[in-house]
Parts: sequence; structure tokens; C-alpha cells
Amino acid sequence: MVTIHKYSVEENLPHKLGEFLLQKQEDALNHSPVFNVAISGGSLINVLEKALVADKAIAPRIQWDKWHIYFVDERIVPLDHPDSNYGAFKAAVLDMLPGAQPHVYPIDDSLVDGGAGAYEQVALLYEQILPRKLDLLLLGCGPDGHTCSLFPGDHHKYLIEEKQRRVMWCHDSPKPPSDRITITLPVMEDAGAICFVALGASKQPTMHQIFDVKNTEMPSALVNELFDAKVNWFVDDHAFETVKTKY
Ligand SMILES: O=C(O)[C@H](O)[C@@H](O)[C@H](O)[C@H](O)COP(=O)(O)O
Repeated sequence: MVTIHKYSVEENLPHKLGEFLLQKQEDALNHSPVFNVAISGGSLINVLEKALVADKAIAPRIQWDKWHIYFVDERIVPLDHPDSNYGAFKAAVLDMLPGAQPHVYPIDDSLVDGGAGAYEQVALLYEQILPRKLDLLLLGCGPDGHTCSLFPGDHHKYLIEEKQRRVMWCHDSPKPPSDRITITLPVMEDAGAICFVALGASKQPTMHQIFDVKNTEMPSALVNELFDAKVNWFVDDHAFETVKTKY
């Protein structure tokens, strides 16, 4: 069974997420000199800023110099482009850190104008820098149930069905920009823990499909089904308001 962490606005979800991340940091550093984390883009990045930078009880306890941060998906654009997940994370978190910086692993953006062959190459290069085992994957969930850049539907089945490649090039993404890289299910299988963050009333129909209907056509629901014991969801009561199933 997946673990649900549901909070109201007053209960300060970013702070609770910060405590969860501190625990994961400690667990990792108990057996390794580094904490390997991969993050997604979207609204998660603002929650991370609130949890790890703005929260004065959490911020001083983050050992940034031990964090190695990868991206579960990235848009194939220059790193300083407004659509870059790295760029968004840099602006919201990295540029705000007063002291030590984490080790961050962006895509090689020298290939971004190269078309199909080059985009495949961006994915292959990222596969080479991604560690075999990530301690934690921090994921978002889109309205169509996508996570990372694993989108539902026949056109993108090649991504969810991939069993060998750990990083794939996603073309024709329904959410712009069109070209991205994404981790695949084998990376999730090897990860120590998976944590989704889904906030706001606009996520209600998606949460219903995932948690009541258990519609595994949605990649996020499939992740729940495949890896339930290590999957956590941080949700607010708005997002989860219409979910009937008890967790
Ligand atoms: O780069 C991306 O597009 C993201 O990694 C993507 O997977 C995101 O996490 C979801 O679309 C949810 O985004 P929101 O939280 O902004 O709805």
C-alpha cells in the first residue's frame, strides 16, 4: 500500500515534506557519503523552495554539499531557457542558498538545436551520468496522470514499456515543450524511495482516477501499483477532497 501524507494549508505541507526529506537525507548518509536525489519540474520546484530554503527550521539542517541532484525529466532546451527544469530549480533554490551548493547534474544543452539524432544523444548522455541507484525520486503528477515525461496513451507507450534504457527521449510531448528526456520504470524500480507531490483542487479528478478507480493507464497510477511499498504521496486536502478510498 502506498503511504499518503495529507495536510491542510494550516498544517504546512512544505514543512512536513522538509521533515521527510531530512529523514531521507539521514537514512542515505548513514550508509553513503552522498544523498542521490532526482527531481521533476512543474510546481514541485516551488514546494521545494518553501520546504528547503524558506523554512528556517529545515534549511540549516540540509547538508547541501552531500546532495547530488539529478532530473527525472528535462525539457530539451538551453539551460537558461524559461522552460528548463534546471533553470527553474536554479532560480528558485540554487540561487537562494547562502552557503554550500549541492552537486547538480543538468543535461548537456550543447545539443538542443540538433533534432532527432541529437535528442537521442541527450538522453544517452544523461543515462551515463545517472547513478544506478537513486535514494529518492521526487515526482509531480500532471492532470492526465503523467509523471516524469511518461505520458499516457498509445503514442507514448514506448516510454512506459521501456525495460532496458534508463533514460529515453520523449518526442511530441502533449505538455510543451515537445522534446524532453525522461527516466523510465527501471530507474524507479532501482530507486530507494519515490515521493509524489500533488497540490490544489485542480488535481481532484486526477486523484480520483489514481486512488479510487486505480486507472493504471495513467503512469502515476501504474507507479503506485508497481512500487507501492516505497511510494509516498504528499497531497493537500484540496487535491484529495473527492477521493473516497481510505488510506
Ligand atoms: O517537466 C515537467 O513537465 C514535469 O517534470 C512534469 O512531470 C510535472 O511534474 C507534472 O506535469 C506536474 O506538474 P505540476 O505540478 O506543475 O502540475
